[in-house]
Amino acid sequence: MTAVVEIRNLALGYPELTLFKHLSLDIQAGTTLAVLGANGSGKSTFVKMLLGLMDPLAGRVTWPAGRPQEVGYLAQLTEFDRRFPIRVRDLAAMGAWRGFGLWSGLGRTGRNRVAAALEEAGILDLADRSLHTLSGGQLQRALFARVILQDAPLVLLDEPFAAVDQSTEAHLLSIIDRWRAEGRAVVLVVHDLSSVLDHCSHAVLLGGGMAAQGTVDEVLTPGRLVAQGYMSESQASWMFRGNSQQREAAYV
Ligand SMILES: Nc1ncnc2c1ncn2[C@@H]1O[C@H](COP(=O)(O)OP(=O)(O)OP(=O)(O)O)[C@@H](O)[C@H]1O
Repeated sequence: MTAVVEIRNLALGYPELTLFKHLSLDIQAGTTLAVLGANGSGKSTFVKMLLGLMDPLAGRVTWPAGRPQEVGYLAQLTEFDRRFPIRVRDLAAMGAWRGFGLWSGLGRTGRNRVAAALEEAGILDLADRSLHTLSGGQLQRALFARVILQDAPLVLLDEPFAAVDQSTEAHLLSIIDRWRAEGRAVVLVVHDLSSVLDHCSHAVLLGGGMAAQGTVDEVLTPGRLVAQGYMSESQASWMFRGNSQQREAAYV
């Protein structure tokens, strides 16, 4: 497998606050990495570091094939100002500006690509609606269409399912599965374990000053989830009751 990003002995945090130390990890093409942890454990900070918006406190982050021109990024919905006066199709098209130029207009090919992305996201019928008229789930689909058009080798999604219902989540997960199948690396900040187990191959668990990483089965064990403050012992024993296989726990 090809590493898109190599992380070695990473420490991350702020001048007064070290969130975790000693994280070494390859983010591989064709994998989906779940980033989990309690509130405030550093998940968004980790994503911001990958976006190049902040430097590590220590350690090394390298891009073996060079830093891509475009990194796909979906911010937390709470960070998005939907009063921005723009239509759904224009928001999506912003994902493709590198391919078409900022001021040159999309042309027929570009318009077709935008329509295809909106269709894949299930909101082609909303293309001419203003953002402020959308529901939370519809807005998230529009933001996914923008990421589809970014066509990037690395896609970072910060809590994409926070405000969406089950059927929208399933739809968005099918897009994530396609990205992985196409050989992109997907980093997915999530809170809900059940969305992780069937769709992510690897995980990073942040919390307690630590960052555990490995395959989903290696990382998401009851012992680790409790030790790193993700859940209490009673929650873990309820969730993992009757077996030690976290895969079964996903369906509890
Ligand atoms: N610019 C900043 N300066 C100082 N501390 C910060 C800054 N940004 C975030 N923090 C702190 O760093 C910690 C990690 O924040 P971060 O947003 O990465 O957590 P998170 O795991 O994404 O949390 P949540 O699940 O609540 O979204 C928090 O304690 C937060 O208050």
